[in-house]
Amino acid sequence: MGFAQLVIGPAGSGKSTYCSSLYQHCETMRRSIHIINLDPAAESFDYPVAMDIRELISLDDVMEELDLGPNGGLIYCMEHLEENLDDWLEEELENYLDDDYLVFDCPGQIELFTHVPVLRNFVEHLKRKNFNVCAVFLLDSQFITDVSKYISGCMASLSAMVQLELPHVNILSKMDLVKNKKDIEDYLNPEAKVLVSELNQQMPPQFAKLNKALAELVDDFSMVNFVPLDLRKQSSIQYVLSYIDNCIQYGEDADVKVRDFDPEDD
Ligand SMILES: Nc1nc2c(ncn2[C@@H]2O[C@H](COP(=O)(O)OP(=O)(O)OP(=O)(O)O)[C@@H](O)[C@H]2O)c(=O)[nH]1
Ligand SMILES: [Mg+2]
Repeated sequence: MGFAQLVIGPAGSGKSTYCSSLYQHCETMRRSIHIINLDPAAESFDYPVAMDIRELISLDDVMEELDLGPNGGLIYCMEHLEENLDDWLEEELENYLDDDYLVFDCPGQIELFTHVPVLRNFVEHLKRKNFNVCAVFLLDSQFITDVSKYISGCMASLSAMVQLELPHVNILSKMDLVKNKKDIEDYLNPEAKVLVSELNQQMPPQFAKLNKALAELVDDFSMVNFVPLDLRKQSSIQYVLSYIDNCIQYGEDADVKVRDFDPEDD
C-alpha cells in the first residue's frame, strides 16, 4: 500500500511552496517523502524532484512545434501524460516501494479539474497501483478578503471534489499574510446566511436568488471547510500533515500524534 497527495489549486495559491515546506518538515522529522513535479511549465524547484513530467515532455517544444500558447500547450502536455500512464508513470513508479509517500505538485490551470479528465485518470491509475490518494486543494488566504472571490474558490474546490472523487482536504494557504485572524473564522466553516448577506451587499438586487443558491450549495456540501496553514510554524505544517495522513490512513499502525492546532502557539 502506497500513499499519495495530489496538490491542486488555482495558479499561485502556493502549491509548490507547500510541497517544499512539507519536504523540509519531513526531512527534520526523518520521515520519508518524495515530491513529484507534474507541472510541465515549472522552471525551478526548492525541493529535490523525485519524478518530473518534464522528462516525458517539454512545454517549450510543444509550444514551438505545435504553435500553441502556454495554456493550450499545458493541456497538450497533460493529455500526453494521460496517454503515457501505462508506460512512463508505470516505469517511474517502479522505483518506489510499497509504503512510500508521494506528493504530486500539479499545475494551477483550473481546466485540469473542471473538464479535462487527465487528473481523474491519473488518480485511477494510482489507485490501481494500490495507492491511497488524497486531494489537497490550496486556496490563497487573500481570497477571503472578497466574498465573491472566496465563493469562486469554493466552486473550484467543489468541482475538483466532484470530479476526482477522492478524500479531499481544503487548505487556506499563506496564513502569514492574514493580519487579523478573527477575519477568517467565518470562512473556515462557511455558513450560507453569512455568505448570502455579504454577496448581496456587493451586488445589484437581481443577483439575490443566484447568491442564495450558490451560498447554499457551498453550505450543503459542508465538505467545504478549510484548514489554515502558516508555513512559518512547524506546528501548523504538522497539523495539516496529520490531518491528511488521517484521511489516507497513513501510519495507522504507527503511533502518529495529532494535536489541536493553536494559531497563537509555536
Ligand atoms: N507570504 C507567503 N507567500 C507565499 C506562501 N506560499 C507561497 N507564497 C508565494 O506565492 C507565490 C506563488 O507560490 P507558488 O508556490 O509558486 O504557487 P503555485 O501554486 O505552485 O503556483 P503555480 O504552480 O504557478 O500554479 C510565490 O511568490 C510564493 O513565494 C506563503 O505561505 N506565504
Ligand atoms: Mg507550482
